[in-house]
Amino acid sequence: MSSTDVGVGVSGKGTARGSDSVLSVRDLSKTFPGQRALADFSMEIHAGEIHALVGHNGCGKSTLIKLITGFHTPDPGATAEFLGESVDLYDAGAPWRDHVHAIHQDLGLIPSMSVIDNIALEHGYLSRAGKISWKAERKRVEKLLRDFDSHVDPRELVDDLSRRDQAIVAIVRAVSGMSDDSSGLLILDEPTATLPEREVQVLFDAVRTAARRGCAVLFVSHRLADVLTICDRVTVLRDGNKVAERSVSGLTRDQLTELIVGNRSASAPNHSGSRFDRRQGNPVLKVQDIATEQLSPLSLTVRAGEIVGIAGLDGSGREDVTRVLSGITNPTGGTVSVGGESLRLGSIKHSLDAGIAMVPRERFPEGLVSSMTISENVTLPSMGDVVKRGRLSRRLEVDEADRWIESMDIRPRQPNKSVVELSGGNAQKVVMAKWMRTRPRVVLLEEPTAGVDVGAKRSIWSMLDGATRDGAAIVATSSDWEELAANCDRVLVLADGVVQAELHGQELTTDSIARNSMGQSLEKREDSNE
Ligand SMILES: Nc1ncnc2c1ncn2[C@@H]1O[C@H](COP(=O)(O)OP(=O)(O)OP(=O)(O)O)[C@@H](O)[C@H]1O
Repeated sequence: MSSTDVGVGVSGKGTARGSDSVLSVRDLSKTFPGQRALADFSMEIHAGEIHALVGHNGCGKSTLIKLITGFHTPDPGATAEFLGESVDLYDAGAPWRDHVHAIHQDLGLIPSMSVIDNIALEHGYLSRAGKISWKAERKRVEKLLRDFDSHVDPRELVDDLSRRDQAIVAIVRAVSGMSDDSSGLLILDEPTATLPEREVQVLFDAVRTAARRGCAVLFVSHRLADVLTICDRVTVLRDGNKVAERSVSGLTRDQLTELIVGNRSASAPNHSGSRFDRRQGNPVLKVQDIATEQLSPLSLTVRAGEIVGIAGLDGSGREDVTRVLSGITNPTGGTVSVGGESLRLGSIKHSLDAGIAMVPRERFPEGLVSSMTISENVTLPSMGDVVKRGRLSRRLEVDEADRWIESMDIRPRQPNKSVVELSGGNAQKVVMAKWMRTRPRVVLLEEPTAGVDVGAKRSIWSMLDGATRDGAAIVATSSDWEELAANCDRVLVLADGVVQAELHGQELTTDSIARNSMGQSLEKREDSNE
Protein backbone atom coordinates (compact mmCIF):
# COMPACT_ATOMS: atom_id res chain seq x y z
CA MET A 1 0.00 0.00 0.00
CA SER A 2 1.51 3.35 -0.89
CA SER A 3 -1.02 5.88 0.27
CA THR A 4 -2.33 6.35 3.77
CA ASP A 5 -5.33 4.20 4.50
CA VAL A 6 -7.53 6.04 6.99
CA GLY A 7 -10.58 4.29 8.43
CA VAL A 8 -13.18 5.99 10.60
CA GLY A 9 -14.73 5.71 14.03
CA VAL A 10 -13.52 5.03 17.57
CA SER A 11 -14.51 1.60 18.83
CA GLY A 12 -14.56 2.70 22.44
CA LYS A 13 -12.51 0.09 24.36
CA GLY A 14 -10.94 2.85 26.42
CA THR A 15 -13.25 5.68 25.47
CA ALA A 16 -14.85 7.48 28.39
CA ARG A 17 -15.22 11.03 27.21
CA GLY A 18 -16.17 11.06 23.60
CA SER A 19 -13.95 12.66 21.05
CA ASP A 20 -12.25 15.69 22.69
CA SER A 21 -8.99 16.13 20.87
CA VAL A 22 -5.97 15.94 23.20
CA LEU A 23 -3.12 16.14 20.71
CA SER A 24 -3.16 16.82 17.02
CA VAL A 25 0.10 17.03 15.04
CA ARG A 26 0.53 17.97 11.39
CA ASP A 27 3.44 17.57 8.95
CA LEU A 28 5.87 16.25 11.54
CA SER A 29 9.21 15.17 10.06
CA LYS A 30 12.66 14.33 11.40
CA THR A 31 15.84 14.04 9.40
CA PHE A 32 19.01 12.65 10.95
CA PRO A 33 22.28 13.03 9.02
CA GLY A 34 21.76 10.89 5.94
CA GLN A 35 18.41 9.53 7.06
CA ARG A 36 14.79 10.65 7.15
CA ALA A 37 13.37 8.88 10.22
CA LEU A 38 9.86 10.38 9.98
CA ALA A 39 8.15 12.04 7.01
CA ASP A 40 5.15 14.41 7.04
CA PHE A 41 3.42 12.57 9.84
CA SER A 42 -0.02 13.74 11.01
CA MET A 43 -2.35 12.28 13.63
CA GLU A 44 -5.00 13.25 16.15
CA ILE A 45 -5.56 11.46 19.44
CA HIS A 46 -8.60 11.91 21.68
CA ALA A 47 -9.42 11.84 25.38
CA GLY A 48 -10.29 8.32 26.53
CA GLU A 49 -8.79 6.73 23.44
CA ILE A 50 -6.09 4.05 23.48
CA HIS A 51 -4.27 4.50 20.19
CA ALA A 52 -1.67 1.97 19.04
CA LEU A 53 1.46 2.93 17.14
CA VAL A 54 2.96 -0.05 15.35
CA GLY A 55 5.53 -0.78 12.67
CA HIS A 56 8.67 -2.70 11.91
CA ASN A 57 11.97 -2.04 13.69
CA GLY A 58 13.40 1.31 12.71
CA CYS A 59 10.15 2.63 11.16
CA GLY A 60 10.22 5.76 13.35
CA LYS A 61 8.09 5.00 16.45
CA SER A 62 10.66 6.12 19.03
CA THR A 63 11.51 9.14 16.90
CA LEU A 64 7.84 10.19 16.93
CA ILE A 65 7.68 9.80 20.72
CA LYS A 66 10.86 11.84 21.11
CA LEU A 67 9.44 14.59 18.90
CA ILE A 68 6.24 14.75 20.93
CA THR A 69 8.09 14.80 24.26
CA GLY A 70 10.55 17.45 23.09
CA PHE A 71 13.67 15.28 23.14
CA HIS A 72 14.17 15.84 19.40
CA THR A 73 13.39 19.03 17.46
CA PRO A 74 11.26 18.42 14.34
CA ASP A 75 12.27 19.56 10.87
CA PRO A 76 10.76 22.99 10.06
CA GLY A 77 7.08 23.17 9.13
CA ALA A 78 5.37 21.02 11.78
CA THR A 79 2.35 22.29 13.74
CA ALA A 80 0.41 20.98 16.75
CA GLU A 81 -2.66 21.61 18.87
CA PHE A 82 -2.96 20.44 22.46
CA LEU A 83 -6.43 20.42 24.06
CA GLY A 84 -7.66 22.57 21.18
CA GLU A 85 -4.98 25.28 21.52
CA SER A 86 -2.19 25.83 19.07
CA VAL A 87 1.16 24.90 20.75
CA ASP A 88 4.88 25.13 19.98
CA LEU A 89 6.54 21.82 19.01
CA TYR A 90 9.96 23.50 18.84
CA ASP A 91 10.15 24.53 22.49
CA ALA A 92 11.18 21.51 24.57
CA GLY A 93 10.15 23.22 27.80
CA ALA A 94 6.72 24.47 26.67
CA PRO A 95 4.11 24.12 29.47
CA TRP A 96 1.82 21.81 27.43
CA ARG A 97 4.52 19.16 27.68
CA ASP A 98 3.89 18.95 31.46
CA HIS A 99 0.74 17.06 30.46
CA VAL A 100 2.57 14.59 28.25
CA HIS A 101 4.17 11.59 29.94
CA ALA A 102 6.13 8.86 28.22
CA ILE A 103 6.81 5.61 30.04
CA HIS A 104 9.61 3.67 28.41
CA GLN A 105 10.58 0.08 29.05
CA ASP A 106 12.97 1.09 31.84
CA LEU A 107 9.98 2.89 33.48
CA GLY A 108 12.09 5.83 34.66
CA LEU A 109 11.55 5.12 38.39
CA ILE A 110 14.29 5.40 41.00
CA PRO A 111 14.58 1.88 42.48
CA SER A 112 16.33 2.96 45.68
CA MET A 113 13.48 5.32 46.59
CA SER A 114 10.04 4.48 48.00
CA VAL A 115 6.81 4.56 46.00
CA ILE A 116 5.84 7.80 47.82
CA ASP A 117 9.11 9.47 46.89
CA ASN A 118 8.89 8.36 43.29
CA ILE A 119 5.37 9.72 42.92
CA ALA A 120 6.34 12.94 44.72
CA LEU A 121 9.03 13.52 42.10
CA GLU A 122 6.14 14.36 39.80
CA HIS A 123 4.20 16.86 41.91
CA GLY A 124 6.05 17.43 45.21
CA TYR A 125 5.10 16.42 48.77
CA LEU A 126 2.11 17.52 50.82
CA SER A 127 3.46 19.73 53.55
CA ARG A 128 2.13 21.40 56.66
CA ALA A 129 3.92 24.40 58.21
CA GLY A 130 6.89 23.77 55.96
CA LYS A 131 7.25 20.09 56.96
CA ILE A 132 6.41 17.06 54.85
CA SER A 133 3.24 15.49 56.20
CA TRP A 134 4.15 11.81 55.75
CA LYS A 135 0.80 10.54 57.01
CA ALA A 136 -1.17 12.68 54.56
CA GLU A 137 1.29 11.81 51.81
CA ARG A 138 0.89 8.09 52.45
CA LYS A 139 -2.90 8.39 52.39
CA ARG A 140 -2.82 10.34 49.17
CA VAL A 141 -0.57 7.82 47.43
CA GLU A 142 -2.62 4.90 48.79
CA LYS A 143 -5.72 6.47 47.30
CA LEU A 144 -4.00 7.07 43.95
CA LEU A 145 -2.88 3.45 43.85
CA ARG A 146 -6.32 2.17 44.90
CA ASP A 147 -7.88 4.06 42.00
CA PHE A 148 -5.74 1.79 39.83
CA ASP A 149 -6.68 -1.31 41.82
CA SER A 150 -3.20 -1.57 43.30
CA HIS A 151 -2.60 -2.41 46.96
CA VAL A 152 1.12 -1.79 47.02
CA ASP A 153 2.39 -0.29 50.31
CA PRO A 154 3.47 3.29 49.39
CA ARG A 155 6.42 3.01 51.81
CA GLU A 156 7.96 0.07 49.95
CA LEU A 157 11.11 0.60 47.92
CA VAL A 158 10.42 0.45 44.18
CA ASP A 159 13.27 -2.05 43.90
CA ASP A 160 11.33 -4.52 46.05
CA LEU A 161 8.23 -4.45 43.82
CA SER A 162 7.45 -6.88 41.01
CA ARG A 163 7.98 -5.60 37.46
CA ARG A 164 4.19 -5.39 37.08
CA ASP A 165 3.73 -3.27 40.23
CA GLN A 166 6.59 -1.05 39.14
CA ALA A 167 4.82 -0.49 35.80
CA ILE A 168 1.62 0.45 37.61
CA VAL A 169 3.48 2.89 39.87
CA ALA A 170 4.95 4.49 36.74
CA ILE A 171 1.45 4.88 35.25
CA VAL A 172 0.02 6.26 38.50
CA ARG A 173 2.89 8.73 38.71
CA ALA A 174 2.35 9.89 35.14
CA VAL A 175 -1.40 10.34 35.51
CA SER A 176 -1.09 12.02 38.91
CA GLY A 177 1.18 14.61 37.33
CA MET A 178 -1.45 15.69 34.80
CA SER A 179 -4.08 18.32 35.42
CA ASP A 180 -6.85 17.52 37.92
CA ASP A 181 -9.14 16.15 35.24
CA SER A 182 -6.32 13.99 33.82
CA SER A 183 -6.46 15.74 30.45
CA GLY A 184 -3.18 14.69 29.06
CA LEU A 185 -1.31 12.27 26.89
CA LEU A 186 0.17 9.08 28.29
CA ILE A 187 2.67 7.36 26.00
CA LEU A 188 3.51 3.74 26.75
CA ASP A 189 6.56 2.49 24.88
CA GLU A 190 6.60 -1.33 24.76
CA PRO A 191 5.03 -1.62 28.21
CA THR A 192 4.45 -5.37 28.00
CA ALA A 193 7.64 -6.43 26.21
CA THR A 194 8.96 -8.55 29.05
CA LEU A 195 5.83 -9.09 31.14
CA PRO A 196 4.28 -12.56 31.38
CA GLU A 197 0.67 -12.88 30.21
CA ARG A 198 -1.06 -12.71 33.60
CA GLU A 199 0.80 -9.58 34.58
CA VAL A 200 -0.05 -8.03 31.22
CA GLN A 201 -3.77 -8.22 32.07
CA VAL A 202 -3.20 -6.28 35.30
CA LEU A 203 -1.25 -3.64 33.42
CA PHE A 204 -4.04 -3.41 30.85
CA ASP A 205 -6.54 -2.68 33.62
CA ALA A 206 -4.35 0.23 34.75
CA VAL A 207 -4.12 1.56 31.19
CA ARG A 208 -7.90 1.32 30.76
CA THR A 209 -8.36 3.18 34.06
CA ALA A 210 -6.09 5.97 32.82
CA ALA A 211 -8.16 6.21 29.61
CA ARG A 212 -11.45 6.18 31.54
CA ARG A 213 -10.16 9.09 33.59
CA GLY A 214 -9.77 11.04 30.38
CA CYS A 215 -6.19 10.45 29.30
CA ALA A 216 -5.37 9.90 25.68
CA VAL A 217 -3.05 6.89 25.53
CA LEU A 218 -0.51 6.27 22.78
CA PHE A 219 0.42 2.60 23.02
CA VAL A 220 3.57 1.48 21.21
CA SER A 221 3.98 -2.27 20.90
CA HIS A 222 5.22 -5.13 18.76
CA ARG A 223 2.81 -7.52 20.46
CA LEU A 224 -0.07 -7.54 18.03
CA ALA A 225 -2.31 -9.49 20.39
CA ASP A 226 -1.98 -6.63 22.89
CA VAL A 227 -2.87 -4.07 20.25
CA LEU A 228 -5.96 -6.00 19.21
CA THR A 229 -7.01 -6.51 22.85
CA ILE A 230 -6.63 -3.08 24.37
CA CYS A 231 -6.51 -0.45 21.63
CA ASP A 232 -9.30 1.49 19.93
CA ARG A 233 -7.37 2.67 16.91
CA VAL A 234 -4.04 1.86 15.34
CA THR A 235 -1.59 3.90 13.29
CA VAL A 236 0.92 1.96 11.21
CA LEU A 237 4.33 3.38 10.26
CA ARG A 238 6.56 1.95 7.56
CA ASP A 239 10.03 3.40 6.80
CA GLY A 240 9.10 6.71 8.45
CA ASN A 241 5.78 7.05 6.59
CA LYS A 242 2.29 6.64 7.97
CA VAL A 243 0.70 3.93 5.85
CA ALA A 244 -2.55 3.31 7.69
CA GLU A 245 -4.82 4.50 10.48
CA ARG A 246 -7.65 2.17 11.34
CA SER A 247 -10.21 1.33 13.96
CA VAL A 248 -9.07 -1.88 15.69
CA SER A 249 -12.61 -3.19 15.76
CA GLY A 250 -12.93 -5.88 13.10
CA LEU A 251 -9.20 -5.86 12.29
CA THR A 252 -7.63 -9.33 12.27
CA ARG A 253 -4.11 -10.22 13.30
CA ASP A 254 -3.28 -11.23 9.74
CA GLN A 255 -4.52 -7.91 8.35
CA LEU A 256 -2.47 -6.00 10.91
CA THR A 257 0.64 -8.07 10.12
CA GLU A 258 0.14 -7.36 6.43
CA LEU A 259 -0.11 -3.62 7.10
CA ILE A 260 3.13 -3.68 9.10
CA VAL A 261 5.15 -5.94 6.85
CA GLY A 262 3.94 -4.52 3.52
CA ASN A 263 6.16 -5.80 0.77
CA ARG A 264 9.11 -6.36 3.09
CA SER A 265 10.19 -9.94 2.82
CA ALA A 266 8.17 -12.22 5.06
CA SER A 267 10.03 -15.09 3.48
CA ALA A 268 11.71 -16.43 6.60
CA PRO A 269 9.90 -19.60 7.63
CA ASN A 270 7.45 -19.37 10.50
CA HIS A 271 8.04 -22.35 12.74
CA SER A 272 4.49 -22.87 13.83
CA GLY A 273 3.80 -26.07 15.68
CA SER A 274 6.24 -28.06 17.76
CA ARG A 275 9.62 -29.13 16.37
CA PHE A 276 9.62 -32.21 18.58
CA ASP A 277 9.67 -34.68 15.74
CA ARG A 278 13.08 -33.35 14.64
CA ARG A 279 15.80 -35.98 15.21
CA GLN A 280 18.21 -34.77 17.80
CA GLY A 281 21.86 -35.53 18.35
CA ASN A 282 24.07 -36.22 21.33
CA PRO A 283 23.76 -34.37 24.60
CA VAL A 284 25.73 -31.11 24.43
CA LEU A 285 24.74 -29.44 27.68
CA LYS A 286 24.29 -31.38 30.91
CA VAL A 287 23.11 -29.53 33.99
CA GLN A 288 22.96 -31.36 37.29
CA ASP A 289 21.23 -29.85 40.33
CA ILE A 290 22.20 -26.21 39.81
CA ALA A 291 20.64 -24.04 42.49
CA THR A 292 20.53 -20.36 43.45
CA GLU A 293 18.65 -18.42 46.10
CA GLN A 294 15.65 -18.35 43.77
CA LEU A 295 16.10 -21.66 42.04
CA SER A 296 15.65 -25.09 43.61
CA PRO A 297 18.08 -27.72 42.29
CA LEU A 298 17.41 -28.04 38.56
CA SER A 299 18.71 -30.67 36.16
CA LEU A 300 18.50 -30.48 32.40
CA THR A 301 20.09 -32.12 29.37
CA VAL A 302 20.00 -30.35 26.00
CA ARG A 303 20.94 -32.25 22.86
CA ALA A 304 22.59 -30.99 19.69
CA GLY A 305 19.87 -29.50 17.51
CA GLU A 306 17.42 -28.95 20.33
CA ILE A 307 15.70 -25.73 21.43
CA VAL A 308 14.59 -25.76 25.06
CA GLY A 309 12.45 -22.92 26.39
CA ILE A 310 12.29 -21.81 30.02
CA ALA A 311 9.02 -20.14 31.02
CA GLY A 312 7.71 -18.76 34.31
CA LEU A 313 6.46 -15.54 35.87
CA ASP A 314 8.88 -12.89 37.15
CA GLY A 315 10.50 -14.23 40.31
CA SER A 316 10.05 -17.86 39.21
CA GLY A 317 13.83 -18.24 38.82
CA ARG A 318 13.67 -18.59 35.01
CA GLU A 319 16.50 -16.18 34.33
CA ASP A 320 18.80 -17.76 36.91
CA VAL A 321 19.18 -20.72 34.56
CA THR A 322 20.77 -18.68 31.76
CA ARG A 323 22.63 -16.43 34.20
CA VAL A 324 24.31 -19.44 35.86
CA LEU A 325 25.18 -21.14 32.57
CA SER A 326 26.73 -17.96 31.16
CA GLY A 327 28.88 -17.50 34.27
CA ILE A 328 27.20 -14.25 35.37
CA THR A 329 25.70 -15.79 38.51
CA ASN A 330 27.56 -18.19 40.76
CA PRO A 331 25.20 -20.99 41.83
CA THR A 332 25.00 -22.26 45.39
CA GLY A 333 25.46 -25.80 44.10
CA GLY A 334 25.38 -28.11 41.10
CA THR A 335 27.54 -29.08 38.13
CA VAL A 336 27.46 -28.34 34.40
CA SER A 337 29.25 -29.98 31.49
CA VAL A 338 29.49 -28.92 27.85
CA GLY A 339 30.38 -31.58 25.28
CA GLY A 340 31.31 -33.93 28.12
CA GLU A 341 33.76 -31.50 29.72
CA SER A 342 33.04 -30.08 33.10
CA LEU A 343 32.48 -26.31 33.22
CA ARG A 344 33.97 -24.08 35.89
CA LEU A 345 30.95 -22.19 37.22
CA GLY A 346 30.77 -18.49 38.08
CA SER A 347 33.19 -17.44 35.33
CA ILE A 348 32.01 -15.70 32.16
CA LYS A 349 35.39 -16.40 30.57
CA HIS A 350 35.16 -20.15 31.16
CA SER A 351 31.62 -20.23 29.81
CA LEU A 352 32.76 -18.40 26.65
CA ASP A 353 35.77 -20.70 26.27
CA ALA A 354 33.43 -23.69 26.51
CA GLY A 355 31.46 -22.38 23.50
CA ILE A 356 28.54 -20.87 25.38
CA ALA A 357 27.11 -17.66 23.87
CA MET A 358 24.69 -15.48 25.78
CA VAL A 359 22.20 -13.03 24.24
CA PRO A 360 21.23 -11.01 27.32
CA ARG A 361 17.98 -9.25 28.10
CA GLU A 362 19.57 -5.80 28.25
CA ARG A 363 21.05 -4.72 24.90
CA PHE A 364 23.03 -1.93 26.58
CA PRO A 365 25.47 -2.33 28.20
CA GLU A 366 25.35 -6.14 28.41
CA GLY A 367 24.82 -6.98 24.75
CA LEU A 368 26.66 -4.24 22.85
CA VAL A 369 29.54 -1.81 23.29
CA SER A 370 27.79 1.51 22.81
CA SER A 371 30.87 3.43 21.66
CA MET A 372 31.40 1.03 18.73
CA THR A 373 29.91 0.62 15.26
CA ILE A 374 27.83 -2.27 13.94
CA SER A 375 30.85 -3.92 12.31
CA GLU A 376 33.05 -3.55 15.40
CA ASN A 377 30.38 -5.10 17.61
CA VAL A 378 29.63 -7.94 15.19
CA THR A 379 33.27 -9.01 14.93
CA LEU A 380 34.25 -8.37 18.56
CA PRO A 381 33.87 -11.86 20.08
CA SER A 382 35.86 -13.61 17.35
CA MET A 383 38.36 -11.49 15.45
CA GLY A 384 40.58 -14.21 13.94
CA ASP A 385 39.12 -13.99 10.44
CA VAL A 386 39.22 -10.18 10.23
CA VAL A 387 42.93 -10.01 11.06
CA LYS A 388 45.43 -9.98 8.19
CA ARG A 389 49.16 -10.27 8.76
CA GLY A 390 48.69 -9.67 12.47
CA ARG A 391 46.64 -6.49 11.99
CA LEU A 392 42.94 -5.85 12.12
CA SER A 393 41.64 -5.31 8.58
CA ARG A 394 38.83 -2.75 8.56
CA ARG A 395 37.87 -3.94 5.09
CA LEU A 396 37.45 -7.56 6.19
CA GLU A 397 35.58 -6.35 9.27
CA VAL A 398 33.15 -4.32 7.16
CA ASP A 399 32.74 -7.16 4.61
CA GLU A 400 31.95 -9.58 7.42
CA ALA A 401 29.46 -7.16 8.99
CA ASP A 402 27.87 -6.61 5.54
CA ARG A 403 27.12 -10.33 5.28
CA TRP A 404 25.33 -10.32 8.64
CA ILE A 405 23.53 -7.06 7.90
CA GLU A 406 22.20 -8.69 4.74
CA SER A 407 21.21 -12.00 6.30
CA MET A 408 19.59 -10.40 9.38
CA ASP A 409 18.08 -7.48 7.41
CA ILE A 410 19.66 -4.98 9.81
CA ARG A 411 18.56 -1.41 8.98
CA PRO A 412 20.12 0.89 8.01
CA ARG A 413 22.57 -1.17 6.00
CA GLN A 414 25.58 0.79 7.16
CA PRO A 415 28.34 -1.24 8.86
CA ASN A 416 29.98 1.95 10.14
CA LYS A 417 26.84 3.21 11.87
CA SER A 418 27.19 3.56 15.63
CA VAL A 419 25.01 0.99 17.44
CA VAL A 420 23.52 3.70 19.69
CA GLU A 421 21.92 5.20 16.60
CA LEU A 422 20.05 1.99 15.81
CA SER A 423 16.44 1.34 16.70
CA GLY A 424 15.91 -1.19 19.54
CA GLY A 425 14.99 -4.11 17.29
CA ASN A 426 17.90 -3.55 14.93
CA ALA A 427 20.28 -3.36 17.88
CA GLN A 428 18.92 -6.76 19.00
CA LYS A 429 19.69 -8.19 15.58
CA VAL A 430 23.30 -6.98 15.93
CA VAL A 431 23.59 -8.79 19.29
CA MET A 432 22.28 -11.96 17.67
CA ALA A 433 24.66 -11.66 14.72
CA LYS A 434 27.61 -11.04 17.02
CA TRP A 435 27.12 -14.34 18.85
CA MET A 436 25.86 -16.54 16.04
CA ARG A 437 29.03 -15.68 14.12
CA THR A 438 31.09 -17.50 16.76
CA ARG A 439 29.26 -20.77 15.88
CA PRO A 440 28.56 -21.49 19.55
CA ARG A 441 27.88 -25.00 20.89
CA VAL A 442 25.34 -23.63 23.33
CA VAL A 443 23.25 -20.50 22.76
CA LEU A 444 21.54 -18.92 25.76
CA LEU A 445 18.92 -16.25 25.11
CA GLU A 446 16.96 -13.98 27.42
CA GLU A 447 13.83 -12.47 25.87
CA PRO A 448 15.31 -12.91 22.38
CA THR A 449 12.56 -11.04 20.56
CA ALA A 450 11.47 -8.37 23.07
CA GLY A 451 10.90 -5.15 21.12
CA VAL A 452 11.47 -6.94 17.82
CA ASP A 453 9.01 -6.57 14.94
CA VAL A 454 6.96 -9.38 13.51
CA GLY A 455 9.23 -9.94 10.47
CA ALA A 456 12.44 -9.80 12.51
CA LYS A 457 11.04 -12.31 15.00
CA ARG A 458 10.81 -14.75 12.16
CA SER A 459 14.39 -14.09 11.05
CA ILE A 460 15.67 -14.51 14.61
CA TRP A 461 13.94 -17.87 15.08
CA SER A 462 15.00 -18.86 11.60
CA MET A 463 18.61 -18.06 12.48
CA LEU A 464 18.32 -20.14 15.66
CA ASP A 465 16.85 -22.96 13.63
CA GLY A 466 19.88 -22.73 11.34
CA ALA A 467 22.20 -22.94 14.37
CA THR A 468 20.47 -26.12 15.55
CA ARG A 469 21.08 -27.67 12.12
CA ASP A 470 24.78 -27.00 12.75
CA GLY A 471 24.46 -28.88 16.05
CA ALA A 472 24.00 -26.05 18.56
CA ALA A 473 21.98 -26.61 21.74
CA ILE A 474 19.71 -23.68 22.56
CA VAL A 475 18.14 -22.53 25.82
CA ALA A 476 15.76 -19.55 25.60
CA THR A 477 13.96 -17.82 28.47
CA SER A 478 11.00 -15.74 27.44
CA SER A 479 7.83 -14.19 28.73
CA ASP A 480 6.29 -14.60 25.27
CA TRP A 481 4.65 -17.96 25.78
CA GLU A 482 3.10 -18.11 22.33
CA GLU A 483 6.52 -17.82 20.82
CA LEU A 484 8.04 -20.47 23.06
CA ALA A 485 5.23 -22.87 22.20
CA ALA A 486 5.71 -22.27 18.49
CA ASN A 487 9.49 -22.50 18.35
CA CYS A 488 10.78 -24.82 21.07
CA ASP A 489 11.09 -28.60 21.19
CA ARG A 490 10.47 -28.59 24.93
CA VAL A 491 9.54 -25.98 27.51
CA LEU A 492 10.34 -26.21 31.21
CA VAL A 493 7.86 -24.19 33.23
CA LEU A 494 9.10 -22.80 36.54
CA ALA A 495 7.07 -21.48 39.45
CA ASP A 496 8.68 -20.39 42.71
CA GLY A 497 12.01 -21.84 41.59
CA VAL A 498 10.62 -25.34 40.96
CA VAL A 499 9.98 -27.04 37.61
CA GLN A 500 6.20 -27.42 37.41
CA ALA A 501 6.11 -29.15 34.08
CA GLU A 502 8.19 -30.16 31.12
CA LEU A 503 5.99 -29.74 28.04
CA HIS A 504 6.53 -31.11 24.55
CA GLY A 505 4.62 -32.42 21.56
CA GLN A 506 0.84 -31.97 21.79
CA GLU A 507 1.13 -30.77 25.40
CA LEU A 508 3.23 -27.78 24.38
CA THR A 509 0.69 -24.99 24.02
CA THR A 510 0.45 -21.38 25.20
CA ASP A 511 -2.40 -22.43 27.48
CA SER A 512 -0.47 -25.22 29.18
CA ILE A 513 2.52 -22.89 29.74
CA ALA A 514 0.13 -20.32 31.26
CA ARG A 515 -1.60 -22.86 33.49
CA ASN A 516 1.64 -24.29 34.81
CA SER A 517 3.26 -20.87 35.30
CA MET A 518 0.35 -19.71 37.37
CA GLY A 519 -0.50 -23.08 38.88
CA GLN A 520 1.03 -22.53 42.24
CA SER A 521 -0.06 -18.96 42.70
CA LEU A 522 -3.65 -19.84 41.76
CA GLU A 523 -3.64 -22.76 44.19
CA LYS A 524 -2.23 -20.51 46.92
CA ARG A 525 -4.94 -17.93 46.27
CA GLU A 526 -7.64 -20.58 46.34
CA ASP A 527 -6.26 -21.99 49.62
CA SER A 528 -6.23 -18.56 51.24
CA ASN A 529 -9.81 -17.93 50.10
CA GLU A 530 -11.06 -21.11 51.76
N1 LIG B 1 19.98 9.67 17.18
C1 LIG B 1 19.92 9.13 15.96
N2 LIG B 1 20.85 9.39 15.03
C2 LIG B 1 20.79 8.86 13.79
N3 LIG B 1 19.82 8.04 13.36
C3 LIG B 1 18.85 7.73 14.25
C4 LIG B 1 18.85 8.25 15.60
N4 LIG B 1 17.76 7.76 16.25
C5 LIG B 1 17.11 6.97 15.36
N5 LIG B 1 17.75 6.95 14.17
C6 LIG B 1 17.34 6.22 12.96
O1 LIG B 1 16.00 6.60 12.67
C7 LIG B 1 15.26 5.45 12.24
C8 LIG B 1 14.01 5.29 13.10
O2 LIG B 1 14.43 4.85 14.39
P1 LIG B 1 13.44 4.66 15.61
O3 LIG B 1 14.28 4.43 16.83
O4 LIG B 1 12.47 5.77 15.64
O5 LIG B 1 12.68 3.30 15.19
P2 LIG B 1 11.58 2.44 15.97
O6 LIG B 1 10.39 2.36 15.08
O7 LIG B 1 11.38 2.99 17.34
O8 LIG B 1 12.28 1.01 16.02
P3 LIG B 1 12.23 -0.20 17.12
O9 LIG B 1 10.92 -0.86 16.99
O10 LIG B 1 13.34 -1.11 16.64
O11 LIG B 1 12.51 0.42 18.46
C9 LIG B 1 16.19 4.26 12.32
O12 LIG B 1 16.67 3.99 11.03
C10 LIG B 1 17.31 4.72 13.22
O13 LIG B 1 18.55 4.11 12.85
